[in-house]
Amino acid sequence: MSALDLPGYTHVYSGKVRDLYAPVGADGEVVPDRLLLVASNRLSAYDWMMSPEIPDKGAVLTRLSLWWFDQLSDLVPNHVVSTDVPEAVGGRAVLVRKLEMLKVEAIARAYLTGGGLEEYREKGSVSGVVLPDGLVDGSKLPEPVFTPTTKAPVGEHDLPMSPAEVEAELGADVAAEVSRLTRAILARGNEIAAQRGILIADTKVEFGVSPDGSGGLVLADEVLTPDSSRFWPAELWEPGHPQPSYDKQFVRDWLTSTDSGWDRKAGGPPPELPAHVVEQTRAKYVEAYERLTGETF
Ligand SMILES: N#Cc1c(N)ncnc1-c1cnn(CCN2CCOCC2)c1
Repeated sequence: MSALDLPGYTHVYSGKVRDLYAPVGADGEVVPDRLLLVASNRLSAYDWMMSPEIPDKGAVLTRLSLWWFDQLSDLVPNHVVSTDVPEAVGGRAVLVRKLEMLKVEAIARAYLTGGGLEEYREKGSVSGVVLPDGLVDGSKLPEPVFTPTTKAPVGEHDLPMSPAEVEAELGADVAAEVSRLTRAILARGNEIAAQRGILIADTKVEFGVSPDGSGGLVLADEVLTPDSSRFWPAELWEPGHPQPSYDKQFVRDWLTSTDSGWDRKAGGPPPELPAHVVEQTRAKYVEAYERLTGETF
């Protein structure tokens, strides 16, 4: 993707779906303690970037993340400074405090699927936590489990971290607090989401600390969005097979149907998404936002 030309900002980083910019002062110097976090309309599925983009996806997920930051403000402080952002990214960008980010992807799982299910089938445990026998794809876990990974360089895969590795990276006290907070965030998210017909199977959050060492952990990045979490429609939850995705199922179903003509195993890129799939996917993001927040997008 090509970075935006945002007057007063310089491009710092682009991930799959979000981009980072740093504010530049009148003297032309980068402002040291702020960043602009921009959510794109890009959609990733099956490890491929889809085309075309999904209109309003960035704005919907930005507003959802801001809403969750508020819902979680009694649990943990966050990095949000302002939504007074350049018009070109209005509604889909947030000015944030620049933090020293922890080098751990803080993942918690409330339901068993994906990589956690694979590890459970191999070891009967996940991230060192022994689980009950007989769990299947989609099983609800007795309580959320912390399953941290490394933050791999772009193009490489994040790797599971043992509790000892997390402690070596963060220290025992910070490691324990990251685990506690990550599980508490997911538990709170599911307390709220389940009442509104959405199950959050797992989530990835990121924490940072103030560069001057003051204060404790600060919740950063995005929080409890369909990009950072698996969202499942509660009414379709049925343990024993892969659950439908709340937001990406239309894309997955079309890509794996004969209509797309795509052979995922062949290794080539997926075709352009048809308009109806784009529109249905946009509608699911808006629906998730409106159901969770009670607000109209
Ligand atoms: N949110 C936030 C935030 C913050 N509040 N303070 C500092 N950094 C970040 C941040 C946001 N994304 N990433 C991961 C991308 N990194 C970009 C640089 O290069 C390495 C990867 C870091």
